[in-house]
Amino acid sequence: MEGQSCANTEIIQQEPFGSSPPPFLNLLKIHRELLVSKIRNTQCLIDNLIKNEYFSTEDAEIAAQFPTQADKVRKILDLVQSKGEEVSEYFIYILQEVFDAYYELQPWLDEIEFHPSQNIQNKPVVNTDPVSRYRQKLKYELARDTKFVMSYAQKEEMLLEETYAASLIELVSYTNESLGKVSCLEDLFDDRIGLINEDGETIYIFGDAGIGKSILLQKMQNLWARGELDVGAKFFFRFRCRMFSCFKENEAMCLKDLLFKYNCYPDQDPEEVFNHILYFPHTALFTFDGFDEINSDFDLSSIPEICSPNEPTHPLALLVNLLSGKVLKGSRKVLTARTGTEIHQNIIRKKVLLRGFSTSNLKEYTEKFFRDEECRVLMSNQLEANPSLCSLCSVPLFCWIIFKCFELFRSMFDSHELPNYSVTLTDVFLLMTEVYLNRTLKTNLLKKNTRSQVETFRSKKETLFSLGKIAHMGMEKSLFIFDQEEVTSLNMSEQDLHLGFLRTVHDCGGFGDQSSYEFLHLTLQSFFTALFLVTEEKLGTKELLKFFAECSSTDSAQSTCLPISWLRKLSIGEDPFRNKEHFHFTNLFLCGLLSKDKEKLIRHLVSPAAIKKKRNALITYLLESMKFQLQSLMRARHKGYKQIQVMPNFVWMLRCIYETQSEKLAKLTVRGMRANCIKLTYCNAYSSDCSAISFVMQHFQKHLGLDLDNNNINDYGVKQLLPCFNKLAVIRLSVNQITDHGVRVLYDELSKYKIVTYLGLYNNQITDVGAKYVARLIEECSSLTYVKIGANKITTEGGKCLALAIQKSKTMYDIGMWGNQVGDEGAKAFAEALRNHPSLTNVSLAFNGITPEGGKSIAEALKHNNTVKIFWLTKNAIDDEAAASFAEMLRVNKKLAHLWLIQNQITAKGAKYLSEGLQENTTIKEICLNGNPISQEEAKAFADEERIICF
Ligand SMILES: Nc1ncnc2c1ncn2[C@@H]1O[C@H](COP(=O)(O)OP(=O)(O)OP(=O)(O)O)[C@@H](O)[C@H]1O
Repeated sequence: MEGQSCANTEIIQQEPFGSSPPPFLNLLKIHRELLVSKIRNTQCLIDNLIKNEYFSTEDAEIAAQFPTQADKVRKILDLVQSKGEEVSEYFIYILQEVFDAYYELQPWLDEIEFHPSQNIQNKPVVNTDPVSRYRQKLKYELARDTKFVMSYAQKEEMLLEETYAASLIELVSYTNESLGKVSCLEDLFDDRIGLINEDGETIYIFGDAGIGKSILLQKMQNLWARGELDVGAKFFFRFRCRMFSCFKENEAMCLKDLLFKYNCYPDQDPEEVFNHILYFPHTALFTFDGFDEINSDFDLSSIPEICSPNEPTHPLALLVNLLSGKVLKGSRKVLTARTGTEIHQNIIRKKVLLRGFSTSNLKEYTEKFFRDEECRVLMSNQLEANPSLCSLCSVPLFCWIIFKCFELFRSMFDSHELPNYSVTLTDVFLLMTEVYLNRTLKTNLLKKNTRSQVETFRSKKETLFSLGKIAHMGMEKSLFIFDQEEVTSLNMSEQDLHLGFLRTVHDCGGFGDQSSYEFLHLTLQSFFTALFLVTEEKLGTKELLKFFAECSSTDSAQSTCLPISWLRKLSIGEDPFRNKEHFHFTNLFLCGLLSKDKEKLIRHLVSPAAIKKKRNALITYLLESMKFQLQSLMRARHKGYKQIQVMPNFVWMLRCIYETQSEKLAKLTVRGMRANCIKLTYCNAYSSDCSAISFVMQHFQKHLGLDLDNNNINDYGVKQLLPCFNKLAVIRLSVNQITDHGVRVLYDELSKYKIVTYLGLYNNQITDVGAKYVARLIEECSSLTYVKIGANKITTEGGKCLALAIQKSKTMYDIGMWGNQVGDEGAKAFAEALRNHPSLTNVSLAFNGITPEGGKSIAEALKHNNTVKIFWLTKNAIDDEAAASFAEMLRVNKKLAHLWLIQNQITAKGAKYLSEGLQENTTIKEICLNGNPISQEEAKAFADEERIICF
């Protein structure tokens, strides 16, 4: 029979097309063998042929008699052809419509340019193919299961699509040298990029804890399920590696059970589906998440080199054989593990390193996370202001924790009337620790975790202590990498080592082949050191406060920080590169953990008596230290204020006080200051430091001056100062990245209390919008007499508002506008303000794009002013004509003492006008013309007038 069919084909192929045998029937004849080899499912064909009454049940029975699939196909083809053209056309139509089952024939359908007639298109086609039905089921279930990201605390679910942000993914060599970036997930399967071993079948994705390995796999699964991962995978099986540790040593299963029981089960004919997978292994894609999580006593070397997919064996053996390609060779596997997990080179096809969020990824993630713009801006400012938080946020998990903390604390803040609710860094790290511990605590997978923070910490007390111990040991020696011996000597259990707080380090040299470890982040080591200091029951005061001594001893400028000599370690300071930041952080966390607020948690880790003793020692130390620091500060008297200039180290002290959340300490610090103007200029204060600053400063009883010029506090910092605005009479915030948002806060607050006299906002990011708020403040607050708002982005519009406000004010004394762009129109508005002003004394409109036109109006207005003593018009475009107007003004004005016209366009002619004008003026002390186009020679002409300064 078989020979006959082939012969027929040959005969037909020799027939010229022109003799026009019916086209569809002929196509089946011509391509008979192709169809025989590619049609895997006959049932679906038969089902549809019967349904449309093209086949009788007898026809179906005849076809079913044949033992092999190929023979069945041949018989069906014979029957179809015998029934004529329409049935042949419908037969091809089934192949086209049931795409999933006959996907291998799609290129053929394209090639023959098959277009069914309308008649055939009206006939129904039902997909009864078990393989494609299974594929649909897999897709449906995977789409459903990957829709949400389960957060680690598992108290909420987030939509993957709304949460996932791109991160840095890099293809690397065996030795981790970069082979290029991954721009889309298809790149992972594209052999043209990053292939390091053609024989390997596993794509190995690695990265630190929380870097996003699991979520990347989830994204991959989700894309596939939605038909958006174009890598030719027909089946997607996903596994979590930790599951393989759950099997007993004598358990065995075959590959089919592993696939179908731990993913979804085929509703029809599992055998056929499995055979299909065996036959086309390259259509199967596997993901195995967390190879590092496999924990088994199972001896892998005892695994027999099985190759039969039907033979039952231990599931772990199946996994190993799958990964190495001994089972289901040709299938694609993606395996993830934490950095440092050993994977045999032979099995790796590509190595992929996850590096977390770049700055722009972080921005994208921030936008996704915070829908509320105000919240987003606040978080972004906070990040910008706190490098420690920012660096933590490159690890998506930390980022999520911090954002979550921020969201949580902000929602609490909003629900309270009191604006002084604060988040400390200790809060953030405690929450981070809680999240980590919760993740590793064995909980029922189906049960949501509702464990409280106290319960979590209590149940992992020993672990926390071990981690604290190793952190402390390292911190004492400034050691941040621990070798195996050190770890062993501290009785660190394997389990504790792999919790995620520590990570394995490679290529650090010196430790030979053995693993060495480091904390995920140095700040985390500082945190655990502090936790050790707090939880070690028998720790003495000297030990407790040791790192304060470390901080103070080499800091020559701040060596006064530590008054207690027995704490001082004289040997320190030999290493000039020694970084103190981690000691500072340790102290900071020590203050936080010993705060009263944290006692309800900490008393589950150490006795209340020990906490009390330690807290007393710490508070005593902080007080002593503060007193000592305050004694040695520079003091001055300035405009009725008793001023102290603090050093950057003082900011650390304020941060520590803030972490303690001790009102008592804050009050005592204020008392010890014996000053009412605190100068914190150039202290490297960030916005988050403003929380600490206001925590202390709000305890001032009387009006206060606060000079924060030249720091980095931005709008967020301004907001953090809320608790002390009712005390602030002098506020200097120049050079601090403040925008209109910050100015709005200043307006809202300062206009409430109306005590502000001095507002310094020089060199920020203020536009006309902010200028309008300042103008309103000038109008509403008669106390405000000094406004320094130069070097911002204020144009004519803002300038006019400010000028109008000044015009209305009866108290304004000093307005500094250097370096804005108010132009002539703005200058004219200021000129109006000057006329008959009762108090304005100092005015700067320097560097404001003022031409002769604006200059002339100012000169004219000064004729009618009897208050202005100093006028800066430096760096404008004042020429001789305007100079002539100023000369006229000099004949009338009897108050102006200093006129600055440096760097304008005044020539000798203009200078001459001015010198003539001066002849009738005895009050003016100087007219500065430096930087104008006047030569030495020309200057001689008015050398007799000493008040004209040209050089
Ligand atoms: N690309 C990302 N976009 C948004 N969030 C992310 C991203 N990557 C990670 N996250 C957040 O970080 C959390 C931890 O990520 P994930 O579980 O994927 O890390 P992991 O590398 O598998 O960690 P581990 O090694 O600890 O298992 C996620 O639950 C999610 O909140």
